[in-house]
Amino acid sequence: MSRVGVLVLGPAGAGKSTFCNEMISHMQTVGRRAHIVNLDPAAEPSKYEFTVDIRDLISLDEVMEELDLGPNGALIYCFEYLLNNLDWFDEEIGDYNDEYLIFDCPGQIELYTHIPVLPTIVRHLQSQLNFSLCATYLMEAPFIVDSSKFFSGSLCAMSAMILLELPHINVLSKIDMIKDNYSRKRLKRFLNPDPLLLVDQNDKEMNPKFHRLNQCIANLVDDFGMVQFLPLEAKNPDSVSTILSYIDDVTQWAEAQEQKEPNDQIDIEEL
Ligand SMILES: Nc1nc2c(ncn2[C@@H]2O[C@H](COP(=O)(O)OP(=O)(O)OP(=O)(O)O)[C@@H](O)[C@H]2O)c(=O)[nH]1
Ligand SMILES: [Mg+2]
Repeated sequence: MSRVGVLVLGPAGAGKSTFCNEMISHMQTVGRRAHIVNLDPAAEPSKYEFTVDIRDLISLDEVMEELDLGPNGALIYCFEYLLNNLDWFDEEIGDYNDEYLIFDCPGQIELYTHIPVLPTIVRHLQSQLNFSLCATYLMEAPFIVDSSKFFSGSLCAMSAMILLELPHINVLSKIDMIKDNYSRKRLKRFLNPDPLLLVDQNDKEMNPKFHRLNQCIANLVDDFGMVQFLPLEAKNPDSVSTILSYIDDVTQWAEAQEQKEPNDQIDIEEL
């Protein structure tokens, strides 16, 4: 049994749900099967129906109303409820052997940067349900053109990477929003930016008191190799296809398919 799971993470509005839908759309076009697992209890209706939906277990609105909680507190309550009902989760996912599951996560990044909710789900998927997982972390392109936002976004991405301990792919979403304003050469510089150069730009805009702190953060981001981004333009199937090929690579999807290839026997006999 080989199951591949892709966690789609990133701040609110980064384009996660759109990316999940475009992945399904692209995979259907090339004859592959995939499903969306919605882990966002506040999700809006999406283009493709959710195969597994946390809202079937618990509703954010009801939690807010009944427990008199705000949206963030209610979200954490929903995830704690999910953790206490993992048998429900296993049953829902259990039917999807040998399939590609795309986990659409909420935009409240404290779920994967501060508290161990998603890490617990990740360990469960790996150890109990035999998933090969990877994380895609989406950051909006207009973010990266502002160096201070680039650093804060990179630190959040790094925090998710450290907490989840998964193969991690950084994605620069909504690239179409900046591509008309920058030459191809300049765009490439954003996709593979040099944090040590960016810190100079930061220094010009910030109080000099922060110079050493900026320098240390730039070194950290540089050392972690966190500075590569794959471009995503949701409506461009080529960009979705390229990201998918990276996901296939880190989750070893193709190898898993070869292992269960039904025609292996025939090939051997033909030799
Ligand atoms: N221009 C542009 N807009 C995009 C792209 N991807 C998503 N959007 C828009 O960005 C907005 C947010 O997209 P979502 O996919 O809902 O973002 P999300 O990360 O799932 O948001 P939350 O679940 O609320 O955290 C929507 O209006 C999308 O249409 C893109 O590649 N280009
Ligand atoms: Mg969403």
